[in-house]
Amino acid sequence: MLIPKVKICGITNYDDALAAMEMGADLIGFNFYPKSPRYIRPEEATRIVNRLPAFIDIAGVFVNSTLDETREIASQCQLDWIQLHGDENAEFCRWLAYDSPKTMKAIRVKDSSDIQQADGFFTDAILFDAYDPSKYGGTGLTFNWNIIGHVGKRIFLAGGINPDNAVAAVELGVYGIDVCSGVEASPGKKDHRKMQQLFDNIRHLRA
Ligand SMILES: O=C(O)c1ccccc1NCC(=O)[C@H](O)[C@H](O)COP(=O)(O)O
Repeated sequence: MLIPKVKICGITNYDDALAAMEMGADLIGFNFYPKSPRYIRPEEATRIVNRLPAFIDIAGVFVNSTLDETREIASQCQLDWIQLHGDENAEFCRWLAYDSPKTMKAIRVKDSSDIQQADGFFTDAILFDAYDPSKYGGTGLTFNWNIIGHVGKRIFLAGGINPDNAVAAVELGVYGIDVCSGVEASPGKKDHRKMQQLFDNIRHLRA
């Protein structure tokens, strides 16, 4: 089994970023969607990135931003990954993939027909998240992971992953897991004990 990557999303401050990295995160995510309770200004994200050792990938979460805005923030914040978490279509993703860092398209899953959508996106990875009619992400909701089946792409699994269900998530054999509210004290502030617990619980599967 491939060693699964762990992405800790919704980082808003340096302490949480450093803790996530030291505990074993492969990626941290900054949220550039202004309506998110985890929104961070690009200038602040840049300050955090510049203080971090360069051993971690940085992802930026975008919801229906323009191409220009997405590219500008990606460059300013030295993003390794652009995570498109809104209603971006395949063409938009292709334009970005052409001259940008790695791209990841989020698909919010209601049923197995949503899983099949993954084929239509030419991105470096697909992120499957839970569907909520009123929110784009960070909901803490899970979906039925059994419907994922085989997808011939790198898959990040997201949606309600926490220290208790992280082992089951990793055992699905996905490329990575993406965790946000399940390791928070409050929106935008990580609970370091929960985060450590999550990494401890899956350590044997990443050795
Ligand atoms: O976290 C948010 O507030 C958010 C808002 C709008 C779009 C995306 C958002 N988060 C993106 C993520 O990558 C989250 O990690 C993912 O949705 C899983 O969240 P959770 O269920 O809380 O673990």
